[in-house]
Amino acid sequence: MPRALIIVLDSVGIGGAEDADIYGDAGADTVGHIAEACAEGRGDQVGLRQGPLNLPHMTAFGLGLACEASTGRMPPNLAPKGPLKGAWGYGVETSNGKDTPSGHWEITGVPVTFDWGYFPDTVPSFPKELTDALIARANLPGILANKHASGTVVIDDYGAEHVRTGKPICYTSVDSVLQIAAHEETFGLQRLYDLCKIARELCDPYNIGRVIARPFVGTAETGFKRTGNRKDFAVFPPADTILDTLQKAGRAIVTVGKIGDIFAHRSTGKEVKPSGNDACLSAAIDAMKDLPDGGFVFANLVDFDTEFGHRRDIPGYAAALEAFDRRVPEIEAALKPGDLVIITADHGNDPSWRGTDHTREHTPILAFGPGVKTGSVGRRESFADIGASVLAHLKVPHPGKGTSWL
Ligand SMILES: O=P(O)(O)O[C@H]1O[C@H](CO)[C@@H](O)[C@H]1O
Ligand SMILES: [Mn+2]
Ligand SMILES: [Mn+2]
Repeated sequence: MPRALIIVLDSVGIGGAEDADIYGDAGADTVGHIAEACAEGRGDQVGLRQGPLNLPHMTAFGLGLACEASTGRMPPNLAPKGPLKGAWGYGVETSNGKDTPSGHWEITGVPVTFDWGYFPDTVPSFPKELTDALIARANLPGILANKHASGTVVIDDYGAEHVRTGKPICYTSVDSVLQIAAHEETFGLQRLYDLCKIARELCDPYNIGRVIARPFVGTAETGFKRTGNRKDFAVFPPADTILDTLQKAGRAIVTVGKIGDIFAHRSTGKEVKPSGNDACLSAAIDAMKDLPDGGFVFANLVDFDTEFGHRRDIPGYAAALEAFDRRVPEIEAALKPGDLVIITADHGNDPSWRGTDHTREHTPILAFGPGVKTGSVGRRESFADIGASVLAHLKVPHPGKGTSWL
């Protein structure tokens, strides 16, 4: 029986979204702009990487062709140099929002057709009733920040005051999120998670997609640093995803990285959540080695987004792409006849773009595996076609949205 693996390279968009202007992102192109920057030497960093963007395996699956089909421009060094080894295309996001849950839910057949709630870019950003209730219910001395912010800047700015006062740092972004940063040791990790659970309840009436715990460590002297213990408290997808369908069909499911959190742990099978791209990719590869026939592994690699996209770090982002690409042969080595792997993304996060937020973009669709027919799967009018194709491959009837290319 066939098996399937989806790897979401979080935020690895390929530009060209027709509705990008609605999001202030017309022209944003994560992979294209990284490739251009690298070709011009702006991706060089001593001790990290240098030269043109070097992604030989994804290029052989058709990454450059997908970019060209999406934007009309072939990014430097991404044109295939030999015969194609995979199927390629690009996905158009139909969901309202350019955030992680919208992208992932759409991949699994549940595009977001409702409007998320957002907190305004004002100070304070959160409604007084919400923060008053949070302070009262969690017995807090108050909160800090209460504004749109970058998560690394906000702990630099408020970390010392947080440690001194015990007031958690609450911030948001253009996404439907309430994020709470607190020190793992002085505030306590479990206490932060408990606080986020209260915030989750309080955010429900505002239709907020996620409350995110952002623990950090360090001191004012050494600097503050976020840890791998981030945890997202999402709402449930509003309809059955392919995870639900597969679970009802009795198929084995393994979810890696943030996937469990993103689907609010519904039908997420065995959850594995190590920290970092490398460890998550290793976990996904290990899961494929052990996966029974008919099973599905769903992995998210978040560092592209968190460590490099939001930080507008072009060399870091390029190095992370190259590090992933180098390990593609390990994925191939874990496959059995009949396996299907799809590499895709959930939104963009162009590190050359203004601000620090996600960017509305098309996403790459690269499919490979022992029996995969090479060539184009074309422009897919919804990310949902990915989930539909996985169900078709696994021979499970698909009750939801999306059209399989198989
Ligand atoms: O700046 P940091 O804390 O990484 O926050 C980012 O992470 C959130 C979730 O992807 C986004 O909404 C953005 O605010
Ligand atoms: Mn994401
Ligand atoms: Mn993000």
